[in-house]
Amino acid sequence: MLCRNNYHVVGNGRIRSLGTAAEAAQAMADGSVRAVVGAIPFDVRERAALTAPETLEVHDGPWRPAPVTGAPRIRIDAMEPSLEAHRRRVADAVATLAASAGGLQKVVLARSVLLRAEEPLAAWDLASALRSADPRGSLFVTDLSPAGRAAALVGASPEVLVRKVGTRVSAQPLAGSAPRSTDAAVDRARGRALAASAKDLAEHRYVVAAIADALAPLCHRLDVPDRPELMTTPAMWHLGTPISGELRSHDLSALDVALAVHPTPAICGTPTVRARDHILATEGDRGFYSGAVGWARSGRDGGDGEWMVAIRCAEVSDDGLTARAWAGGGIVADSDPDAELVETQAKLATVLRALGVDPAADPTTDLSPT
Ligand SMILES: C=C(O[C@H]1C=CC=C(C(=O)O)[C@@H]1O)C(=O)O
Repeated sequence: MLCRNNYHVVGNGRIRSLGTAAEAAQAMADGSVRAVVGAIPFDVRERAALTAPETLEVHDGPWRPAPVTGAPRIRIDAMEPSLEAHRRRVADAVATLAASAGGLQKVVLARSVLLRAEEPLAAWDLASALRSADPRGSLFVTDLSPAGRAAALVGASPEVLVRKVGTRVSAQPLAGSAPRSTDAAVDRARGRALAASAKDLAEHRYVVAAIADALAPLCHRLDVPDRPELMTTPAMWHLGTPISGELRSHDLSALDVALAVHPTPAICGTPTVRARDHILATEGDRGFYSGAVGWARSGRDGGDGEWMVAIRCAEVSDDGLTARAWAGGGIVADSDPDAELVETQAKLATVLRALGVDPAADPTTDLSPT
């Protein structure tokens, strides 16, 4: 299920699973499947959790679940890596970037928290809690069993990787962040500081440039504003740039376009392959965090669809007893490792608060922004 503030899409049943994102795109191009739903991993060479659904229902308006009652008690079991290890990884990346060694200009490093529930947590209940926390936000819930994982991915991502309606394509890349504050004056000041931050504007430009470069050959018109807008979620301020264009071809699906831009420097880095290799060497396999979740019809059926970047999300095990949530941040040569830790803590709050976990109830230290 993918829910935006004006519509939601539900894929039901499974005609077949598609092994990788490339196989899914090929199956739609050759007409053997008419639509796909599910998740693309961060590393597209890995198994995807994509299926050809029996039915694809597109509903007007957002998903409106019944409020959850009796949510299980959940606690943070482990941080992977530890806060100190993440800080070291960021500091090492800053040193590499500052020396321009290997040509790396930006890399997005992430950490995760392992959560344990006293009673089983239902993935759909987490989605419902995320909905209550931010009734206008986007949401996704997707089964990861097609990739061999006994789990579902649930998230409230604010970032649109690509949306395609007819030949019109759009994206809303985000990069550059500041935690929200409960104090209105402090909150506004943080937004203003973010909009003026040379470091965050530079971090953002890498993403916009990469998406514009990937979309330009596919489009006969592409509008790329030359400065980002400020946008908010309940937990974060972000810099975002609304990009839109008109595709040359009628045959592309939203999955083709998603694969042309993924992984963007919002979740990987610049240049892409060097940043991806740095992430894999530092963090190991990220699975579906920082992949994409969405749906697409085949080009023959118009190719419409939409893919959200899989951030602000958690993988909930099928037994409901464990979940893993992630948060990352873009690192450039003048990033501050302490500020990066605070940023990941603030990003994790989206999922942790929905689960009733106090993000400040961190077993090692209190990084909570005020
Ligand atoms: C990688 C994440 O956020 C991305 C989206 C918005 C802002 C970001 C940043 O400022 O680094 C990241 O690019 C995450 O939430 O895990």
